[in-house]
Amino acid sequence: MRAVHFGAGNIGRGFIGLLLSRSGYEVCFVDVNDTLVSLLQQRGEYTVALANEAQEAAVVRGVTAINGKDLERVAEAVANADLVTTAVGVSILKHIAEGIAKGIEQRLSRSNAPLHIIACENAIGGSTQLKEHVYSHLSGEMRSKADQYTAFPDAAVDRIVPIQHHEDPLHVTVEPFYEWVVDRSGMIEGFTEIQGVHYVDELTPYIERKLFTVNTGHCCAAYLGYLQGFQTIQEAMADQGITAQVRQVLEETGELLVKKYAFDSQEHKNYIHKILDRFRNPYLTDEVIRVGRSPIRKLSPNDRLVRPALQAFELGMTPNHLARAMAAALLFDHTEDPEAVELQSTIQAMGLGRAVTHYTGIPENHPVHGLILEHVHQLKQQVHS
Ligand SMILES: NC(=O)C1=CN([C@@H]2O[C@H](COP(=O)(O)OP(=O)(O)OC[C@H]3O[C@@H](n4cnc5c(N)ncnc54)[C@H](O)[C@@H]3O)[C@@H](O)[C@H]2O)C=CC1
Ligand SMILES: O=P(O)(O)OC[C@H]1O[C@](O)(CO)[C@@H](O)[C@@H]1O
Repeated sequence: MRAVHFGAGNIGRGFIGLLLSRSGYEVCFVDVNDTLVSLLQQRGEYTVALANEAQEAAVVRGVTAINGKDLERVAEAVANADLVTTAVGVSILKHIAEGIAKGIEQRLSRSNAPLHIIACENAIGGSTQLKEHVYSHLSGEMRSKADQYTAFPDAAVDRIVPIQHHEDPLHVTVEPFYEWVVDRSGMIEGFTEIQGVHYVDELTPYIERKLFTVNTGHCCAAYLGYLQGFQTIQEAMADQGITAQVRQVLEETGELLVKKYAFDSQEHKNYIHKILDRFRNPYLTDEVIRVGRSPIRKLSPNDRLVRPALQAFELGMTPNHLARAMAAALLFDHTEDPEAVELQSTIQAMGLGRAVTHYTGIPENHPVHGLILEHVHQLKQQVHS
């Protein structure tokens, strides 16, 4: 079986490529990083180590790579694949769409074999978003045919893989835990299941539980940690004040999730507990600037902060701790993060209130908007005191 995976980065090599290879796929990575591409081509394998006491390592064999700029080769690989996956970042999906569309055209001109395309990004409806980008490159006739023979099931992926600092650029250290959930209802019959993937009929509870817990809690630790001058999540989580605030934000999203999905409250508490332990994993060094990266995306209406805050508000709750986390995100001014730079210059140009509405979609007269502003002022005072 052949899989084409877009993005040979941390999640691509350390999670998706590893699981696909274990399931018997020959994995062809597509990336625009020349070093990664040529090393994968030369060696045909790489190593993955687990961040635990034993540091167990696995060799992922039978892999190759294509440069993403070579559209013809990308299209050919997609045309001959049994599965396409991505882990490039949700904002990059539009850039890989043309190669996938060309591959679908080639494939459909000679075969009706089904193709599943799964975006493994931190986003709600990642594969659905990719489908829209891909379809924008297809004719009406091709779209109808693609509707029959290609599927874009949405997915939720969870495994913490920090930025890597090894002598070998292909080696990757990952946390032992992983969860990959795929929406079975969006799939075509006859698909060979990937080992280690959990297939579900209704993805929304899984993706919201993961996004509103792992990702909300993690970015809260990152933004508060950044404000207090910590370099890593591990340092931030050693601070009792920050851990308490991360726990409070997760109690808030937990109350929402338990209400919305009737989750068992004790089970959800255990889930939160486990996630706080994962953040503290002493065998990982995860930088606050990675976990806080792209604050505009993280402050957008459908992401890990605004979406749970507005849903909680609709259910009669006051999302005070989520508002504080958003305030901390608004103060993330890391100069090497292009979105942080844009965010800060927009706040300067528009003023804080209008910038909050601009990025979060929360109107100025909404009570949550007022809460965010209050927390920005409080956090600024704390930082300067
Ligand atoms: N690192 C983590 O712990 C987790 C990350 N994710 C998600 O996985 C996705 C990837 O994240 P990471 O692996 O951390 O990022 P990364 O930066 O390590 O990997 C992204 C890769 O995509 C490549 N890329 C960029 N533009 C491309 C293009 N046009 N064509 C082909 N490849 C391209 C980059 O060169 C890079 O190798 C993101 O959506 C992230 O939110 C999800 C769960 C965990
Ligand atoms: O990859 P993003 O969306 O920028 O956010 C980083 C998040 O992704 C993860 O890497 C994995 O879910 C978390 O560590 C973190 O919450």
